[in-house]
Amino acid sequence: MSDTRRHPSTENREVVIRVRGVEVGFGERMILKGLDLDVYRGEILGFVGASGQGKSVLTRTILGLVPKRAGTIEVLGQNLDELSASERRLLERRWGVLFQQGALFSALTVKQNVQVPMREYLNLSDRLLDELAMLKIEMVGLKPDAADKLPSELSGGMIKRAALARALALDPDIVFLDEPTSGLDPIGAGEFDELIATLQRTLGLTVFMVTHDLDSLHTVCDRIAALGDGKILAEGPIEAMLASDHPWLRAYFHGKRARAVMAGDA
Ligand SMILES: Nc1ncnc2c1ncn2[C@@H]1O[C@H](COP(=O)(O)OP(=O)(O)OP(=O)(O)O)[C@@H](O)[C@H]1O
Repeated sequence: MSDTRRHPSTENREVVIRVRGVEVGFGERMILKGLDLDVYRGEILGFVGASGQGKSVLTRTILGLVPKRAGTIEVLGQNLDELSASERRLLERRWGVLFQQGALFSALTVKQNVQVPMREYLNLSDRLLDELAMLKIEMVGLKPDAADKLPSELSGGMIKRAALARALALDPDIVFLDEPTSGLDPIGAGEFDELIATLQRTLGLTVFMVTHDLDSLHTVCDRIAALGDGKILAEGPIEAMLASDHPWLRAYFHGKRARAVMAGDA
């Protein structure tokens, strides 16, 4: 298992996502209870937590898809509550999202899927749109002939790559990945992790990645934040997670599956 992590100090680094005191609930049930989190420019942050704790809810709240009851969220220095509709649109161009199931449009080819955000936000000729889409398709390691295929003709790994190409369509500063390796076999998941690490390095992306994949946490994440009881239980590099004596973190990072990953035979 190759290790692509670096552990740059977070001191003096630009915070690109700043979450403060965020509360989100549905009816009587509070999911996020005053959550604080910083994501630094150029890092791959792995966001973990038991199922149902609210990882997707936080991601969707940052993206403005779920309303919050309290708190502030700043992305690239802009408070999301203070943006006009046009400022908001400009900001949305600077992030890309890969939702859990890939979420490609089933009636569109890979190339057309990649062009959806381009058509929404850019005013370019069809020829340029084709060139740009082919570039993104190549960037994620798909062969050119994948461009004219429908999602139903692709393997799970290819769908993830196509969805990643679409997330990269507008050359974003930040990419949000919701469980990008779920459903992939370990080799496919490892290759996808390598791809994310390579793209992060070459494009200087900031990556916010919700994941249950211990391999990803060990190999590509610079820092990890763990969610529990509506707040961040702990954050730091994998070493800090391994050293934590919080019961959930111990069970997660030192359980049977975790030991198999550390032994390299998972
Ligand atoms: N729109 C909604 N209305 C009501 N409840 C919701 C809504 N969205 C999420 N929830 C609830 O919020 C809780 C957190 O959900 P979320 O999907 O964020 O968990 P998660 O940590 O991402 O879990 P998993 O790891 O299983 O994907 C769940 O109990 C879910 O049922």
